[in-house]
Amino acid sequence: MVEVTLAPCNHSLSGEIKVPGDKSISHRAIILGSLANGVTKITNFLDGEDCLRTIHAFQSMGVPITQEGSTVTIHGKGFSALEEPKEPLYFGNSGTTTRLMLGILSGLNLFTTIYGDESLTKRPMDRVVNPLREMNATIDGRNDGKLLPLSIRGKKLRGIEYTLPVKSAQVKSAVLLAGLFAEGKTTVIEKIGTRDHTENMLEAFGADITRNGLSTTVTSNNELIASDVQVPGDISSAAFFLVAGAIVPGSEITLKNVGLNETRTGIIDVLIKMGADLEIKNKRLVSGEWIGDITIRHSELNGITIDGDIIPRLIDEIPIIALLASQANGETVIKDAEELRVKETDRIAAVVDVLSTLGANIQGTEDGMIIKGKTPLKGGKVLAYHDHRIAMMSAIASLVANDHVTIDDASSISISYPSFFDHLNSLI
Ligand SMILES: O=C(O)C1=C[C@@H](OP(=O)(O)O)[C@@H](O)[C@H](O)C1
Ligand SMILES: C=C(OP(=O)(O)O)C(=O)O
Repeated sequence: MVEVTLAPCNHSLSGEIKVPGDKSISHRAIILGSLANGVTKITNFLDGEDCLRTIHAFQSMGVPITQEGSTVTIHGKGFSALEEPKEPLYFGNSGTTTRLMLGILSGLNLFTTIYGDESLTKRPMDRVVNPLREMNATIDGRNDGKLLPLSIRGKKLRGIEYTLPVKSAQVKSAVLLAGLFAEGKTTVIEKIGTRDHTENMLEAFGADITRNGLSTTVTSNNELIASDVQVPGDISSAAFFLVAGAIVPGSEITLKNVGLNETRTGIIDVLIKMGADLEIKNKRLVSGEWIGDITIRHSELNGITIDGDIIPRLIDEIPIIALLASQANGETVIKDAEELRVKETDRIAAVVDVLSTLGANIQGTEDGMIIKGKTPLKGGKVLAYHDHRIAMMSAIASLVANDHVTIDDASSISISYPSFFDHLNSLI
């Protein structure tokens, strides 16, 4: 437990920040680099706890992976060289590691057991286990495989056509990755587009993949070819400082090299629609992903409705968007975000708890929340529910509170943004 107390900030924020590497892309670079033949060098890798779980999983299967700061080198020998891990694999707090690894472990000729921390142990795994079983996977576990711990006896899979019943890039990715080891074609059809980093990276590593709108097909091939990956800055991390810049009077903040993949930029669309003063410069394509520099300045903001297709494009940013909405004039309604109930914690309940403790006018609904602004925030002690995004949202809220904000435990921040407080202090 690391209790943190933040004093009110009575002045503007200014400066430039290079946010750490994207969590989703860092996981996928380790996964594909470990399955590929040859040397993969990953730069700007996110040195956060979740991504280290993915590294450890492949090291336990005999893949030589070395890390020097944010540079990771993988000496891949192809997936047939992966060894059976001697011990159960621990995935900590990481839903992405768990679900993507389930897809891979199902198709390899290995026996594995996987488990996680208290939060991960409550999160639904049947959303991945069900389609993998349709592909012939042998997975067993608590509650008939709905919950961790799970055991997987990998074997030859068969391709399926699967329409995603949930808006989840993790489920899509698990099925596509399993498709690398399946006979025939594996097709995933989405009703609403979710982040497509797996698809982009499979293309870069030479997989046999075709995309047609919301339908993606993978055909098994025997070899992925190592490919260097330069990881963009994480827009989900940048979001905390984009909101800080938008709500703290007089501020101007520039975030450098931020990932701008369209499946992730819902936060930018929301900021612009609410009236934020935001500028994107130097937009360029790096390792198959768009990146650029974003400058945000404080401005008057207005409430909006956020629902439908945009939700997967900003799903992890909803806690910080709720804070943003509390500082906007009028009503903001967030709908269709029921997925928040099954993240690291129930993020609808957690956001409502933290922001109402600090004096915001916020009400939870089954699939979202309604926030009425603009409300001056007060100090207080908040619970971060061991959830990194709730802890960082609480810290940013302290910037517009009129008294000290104490966060019961901020240790979870190292899951996705270990340098968060250094970056925050550099702007004050
Ligand atoms: O694929 C990924 O890397 C992720 C997908 C999202 O989860 P879901 O697929 O469960 O929506 C997101 O919330 C998570 O932080 C990372
Ligand atoms: C939901 C998240 O991650 P994961 O599902 O990988 O635990 C997140 O980072 O907000």
